[in-house]
Amino acid sequence: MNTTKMDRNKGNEQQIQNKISVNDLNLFYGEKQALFSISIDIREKGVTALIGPSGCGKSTFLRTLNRMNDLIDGVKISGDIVIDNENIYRSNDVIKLRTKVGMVFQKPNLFPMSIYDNVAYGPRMQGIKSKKVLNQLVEDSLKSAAIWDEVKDRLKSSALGLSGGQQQRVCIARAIAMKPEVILMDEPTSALDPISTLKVEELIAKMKNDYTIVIVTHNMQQAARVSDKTAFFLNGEIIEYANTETIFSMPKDQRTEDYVTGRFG
Ligand SMILES: Nc1ncnc2c1ncn2[C@@H]1O[C@H](COP(=O)(O)OP(=O)(O)OP(=O)(O)O)[C@@H](O)[C@H]1O
Repeated sequence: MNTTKMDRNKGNEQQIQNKISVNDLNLFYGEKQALFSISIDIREKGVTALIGPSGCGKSTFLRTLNRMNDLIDGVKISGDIVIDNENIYRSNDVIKLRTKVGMVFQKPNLFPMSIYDNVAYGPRMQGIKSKKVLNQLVEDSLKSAAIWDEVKDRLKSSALGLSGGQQQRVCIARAIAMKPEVILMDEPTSALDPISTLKVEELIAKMKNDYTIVIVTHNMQQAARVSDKTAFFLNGEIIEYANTETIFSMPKDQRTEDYVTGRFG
């Protein structure tokens, strides 16, 4: 079949669509403003890294994307966050949002139950009862999280008996089992040893073909290794947002350069 240059360009544009569009987002914890007029488009499928010194608002911003800040008293938010054409702060269906936008935290936070029950927990809460369906979902999710081979013979054992790195991959499997489209990761490897970190990074590289991933990391090498785009935060603002390669090799703003070269933070 003949494809014209225009068709191909159109195809390319369609391949890198935006999944999330944030406009003029401000967030206050009581009187204290933590995010200042954040505007950013996050691409569909691929990895976007959020970097910046401690306290600059990375986690706060990440949590706005599935309305986790709603759980904190005194938080006020203005501005728009649109995911797939839906303004998430104008819809009341937070459960649907958190199904679509899953989250993996800094420390593995598995429940004190078996590996199987941890992964099946969310789907069961959604009403899935069939053992056959659950078995398949648990297996598929653990395979997608690159942990199946290590746990397939001990699915009924306590998840808390796994190593930290294994637990974090089960947390990722638990998120995947909900069939999310976006996965937020808040420093997912900061509590892990270097080998487990590498495994999780390899997993992120594999997952980015299927999911829109937004990751907060303090580790510059990790941001450079795993992400396609990087946003540099400072004092609650985005100072620079570009292709990761550009941020690390030719940043436009002096403050970005100072940060990525380790001169501050
Ligand atoms: N629940 C809260 N109540 C009040 N202030 C908060 C709360 N959570 C965060 N903050 C403040 O908001 C600002 C941004 O914090 P946030 O945790 O988003 O930064 P961060 O860049 O993720 O930091 P770190 O890299 O250390 O995790 C900080 O000044 C912090 O003290």
